[in-house]
Amino acid sequence: MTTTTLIWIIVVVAALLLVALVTGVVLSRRRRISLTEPEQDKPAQGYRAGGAITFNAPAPPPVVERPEPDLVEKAAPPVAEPRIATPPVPPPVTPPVSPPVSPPVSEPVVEPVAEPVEHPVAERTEVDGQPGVGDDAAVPRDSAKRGFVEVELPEQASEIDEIEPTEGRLERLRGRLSRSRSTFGQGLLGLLGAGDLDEDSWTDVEDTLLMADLGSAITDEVVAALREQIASRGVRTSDDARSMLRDVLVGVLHPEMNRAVNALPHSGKPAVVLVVGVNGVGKTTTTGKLARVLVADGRTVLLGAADTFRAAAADQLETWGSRVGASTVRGAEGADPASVAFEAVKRGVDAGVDTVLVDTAGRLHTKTGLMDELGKVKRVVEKQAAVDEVLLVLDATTGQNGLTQARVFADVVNVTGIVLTKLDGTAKGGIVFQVQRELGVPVKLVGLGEGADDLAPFEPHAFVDALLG
Ligand SMILES: Nc1nc2c(ncn2[C@@H]2O[C@H](COP(=O)(O)OP(=O)(O)OP(=O)(O)O)[C@@H](O)[C@H]2O)c(=O)[nH]1
Repeated sequence: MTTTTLIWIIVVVAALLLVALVTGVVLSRRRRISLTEPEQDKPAQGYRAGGAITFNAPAPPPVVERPEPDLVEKAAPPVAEPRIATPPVPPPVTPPVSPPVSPPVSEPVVEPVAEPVEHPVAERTEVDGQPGVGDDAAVPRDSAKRGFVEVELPEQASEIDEIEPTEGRLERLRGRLSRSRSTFGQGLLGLLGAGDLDEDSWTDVEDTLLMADLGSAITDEVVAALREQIASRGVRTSDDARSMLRDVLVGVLHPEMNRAVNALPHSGKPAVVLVVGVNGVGKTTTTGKLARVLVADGRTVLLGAADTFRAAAADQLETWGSRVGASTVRGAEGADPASVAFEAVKRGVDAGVDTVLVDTAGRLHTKTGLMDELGKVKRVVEKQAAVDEVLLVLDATTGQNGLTQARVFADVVNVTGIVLTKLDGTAKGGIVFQVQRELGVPVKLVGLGEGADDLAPFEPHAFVDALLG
């Protein structure tokens, strides 16, 4: 080999090494996105929504079997129906439904559900009024058919509450999301704004989303969308990254879904809303809060206390009702929940009220018999009027367990909306994303506290803004 050949070989090898080095640097740069701090941070954003819960009356008069609502297709802006928007609304002082409720109901009202069931006390497995392990469907609780009792309602005039204006309610409640905000706001934005985003940073972003209870599928989706957008749009500042994160999270929440609560009368009959969920999630509280919102809008409301497991639950509901001047129909403790619901709707129809809200018993979703009973409540009510809304109440603090409940309830009744309660008490506000994905049904309302007016409409943009802080 001549010296010239050797020199050429060295030159070629050196050139190849140089090309490889340059390529490596370029690739590495592409994977790392440098984020620089903006000159000054934007002021923290919170719930900036209009803040009103919208109500809706279903368009066609549904007969007994209602079509499956395709919520995504109903993406158009909610049908324009009165919003609860007018500030300080004096609660209606007129006794809303007392005249129709007052006729004595001594006659049995349970014909539609009254197949007699043998259920001697000795065969009952429960001993304390609560279902016990293993007593599923074998011994239905609703065997004993008792009549309805007339309940003396307290003097209304002195009991009627001032109801907080619903307008701007979200704004007032935004601080309640502080625990979730610290996960999202400090965690996620801290990561995105920290500088270079390498593979380790993306892993941290994933972990943060998982910790906030977004679940793995949605986390993957969010991270993939963020990576793609950041790469393609050449984002360089943490402010840009933040706005992309906002857009991606809002997109995953499907802001186009119709979140109006179907609680307005139609076809000459009241709207019927069933409130379902397992024990202790906040059904009664939510029913009471919703009644207040409706009453504040000048609607007449009748409450059905179909939670006959616990006498205290009916008392609790009645108290909520009496505070806003809404009457309550209740049965004796242990009465058939379906017959109480039937009676409530019947009286609501007779009285011409706008809305009948039926609070059902806490269903242990693993109890087949109890779930069957819930299906029966709905079927029986539908002999009187269409059920317009089935609100499934889920406790946000229970995380994945809430998802399991959601699946089981969706099998038994056609859930049309989700109420996520206790979002004020959890750092895992991300459960909203999963629950909605799981059921394909919109989260319509959120509970942000124990106060009477701590119920807010769920609005994706405002919610994400509040989470990001
Ligand atoms: N912090 C907080 N507490 C809530 C919220 N909603 C309900 N609660 C509380 O949760 C507890 C249970 O609420 P209930 O309305 O009795 O629940 P339930 O589902 O009707 O319970 P059962 O009648 O046993 O089936 C009560 O102490 C409520 O005040 C909320 O949004 N935030």
